[in-house]
Amino acid sequence: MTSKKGILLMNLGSPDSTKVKDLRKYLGQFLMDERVIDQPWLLRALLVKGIIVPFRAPKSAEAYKTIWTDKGSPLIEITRQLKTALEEVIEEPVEIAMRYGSPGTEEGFNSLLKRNPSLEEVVALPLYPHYAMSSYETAVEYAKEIHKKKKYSFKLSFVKPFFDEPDYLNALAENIRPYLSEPYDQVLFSYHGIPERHIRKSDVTGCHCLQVENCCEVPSTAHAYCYRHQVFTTTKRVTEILNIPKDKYSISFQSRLGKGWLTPFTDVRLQELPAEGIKKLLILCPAFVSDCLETLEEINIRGREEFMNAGGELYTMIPCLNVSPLWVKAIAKYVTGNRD
Ligand SMILES: C=CC1=C(C)c2cc3[nH]c(cc4nc(cc5[nH]c(cc1n2)c(C)c5CCC(=O)O)C(CCC(=O)O)=C4C)c(C)c3C=C
Ligand SMILES: [Fe+2]
Ligand SMILES: [Fe+2]
Repeated sequence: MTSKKGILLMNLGSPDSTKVKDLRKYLGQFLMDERVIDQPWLLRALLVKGIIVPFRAPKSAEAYKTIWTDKGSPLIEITRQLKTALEEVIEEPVEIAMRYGSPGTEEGFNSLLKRNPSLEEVVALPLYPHYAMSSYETAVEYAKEIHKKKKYSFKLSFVKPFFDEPDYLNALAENIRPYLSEPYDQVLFSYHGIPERHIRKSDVTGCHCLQVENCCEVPSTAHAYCYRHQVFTTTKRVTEILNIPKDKYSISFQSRLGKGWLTPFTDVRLQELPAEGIKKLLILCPAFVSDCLETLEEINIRGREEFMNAGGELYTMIPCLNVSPLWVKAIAKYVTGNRD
């Protein structure tokens, strides 16, 4: 019997190719999102179309060229592989949708409808472990907007950020474990940065995040939407599972674009660590579940150069979860609601 339910795996998206014109289109769509650059429309348009895109597109095109494969963008190809792996363990049809670029959100819904015109329910999984207005929130709100605009009759629901879910944490821990058997001085958890302003904006109490001392450690309802609290929690839980002592790991934030972003910055820390005696480094990027430009180029190529040029001796990047069997099993639980 055909399932009345469909699963949509949502990810960020990539440019269609490494041509500068495709980078302009992709960056334009991405950065004009009011949840990514949260400035009034006119200022945002001036900034994005007048300054950021013209300068960034050629540089980003060069960066994408270093990671592009014969199947295109690693992020999209890994999301496709995840769909295939998930379909092997669940009965429901699975499709993918990107927030920017293609296949888009509407295309994702239509692909599910094509496979089953009497579809009654779609469960969407934004592939972000942590809540941020520029990642999880924009994916969810945009999908709701399309659902309403197209008057789809199926019910739409979303899997919540899974930063503290045991199956996700366990999959992440097991992905890291083999790397701990070789000598290392420190494990660096490098998370995608966001502006501190976004943390304050997402604070539902209006008076907790980055206002109370040690805000992320002090219990608050704000934590349900606090990216900083959630990345701290993921790190704490995973290091507990793996028995990594406090002096053997640290956190930093990568990929900043502008001023006032979460600190410490990954690129700065990579240049400082060797002088602090950290010469053998393990680095991972748990804000991403699929390897992408920000892991393969920024961390594995540029980050490596920064660390080694500063006197580092060994730099090992731990890949994202990608299609690891424990991760596929965890997703299967989240989208079907079957918990054991
Ligand atoms: C204001 C700018 C940005 C915010 C805020 C931001 C948050 C954010 N992004 C991701 C995940 C990814 N970002 C990726 C690339 C990327 N991110 C930005 C800017 C912001 N991101 C830019 C301009 C780019 C494009 C590349 C570049 O020019 O450097 C990617 C990789 C996409 C790929 O094709 O591989 C991912 C994934 C999260 C999770 C997040 C908030 C937590
Ligand atoms: Fe980003
Ligand atoms: Fe917080």
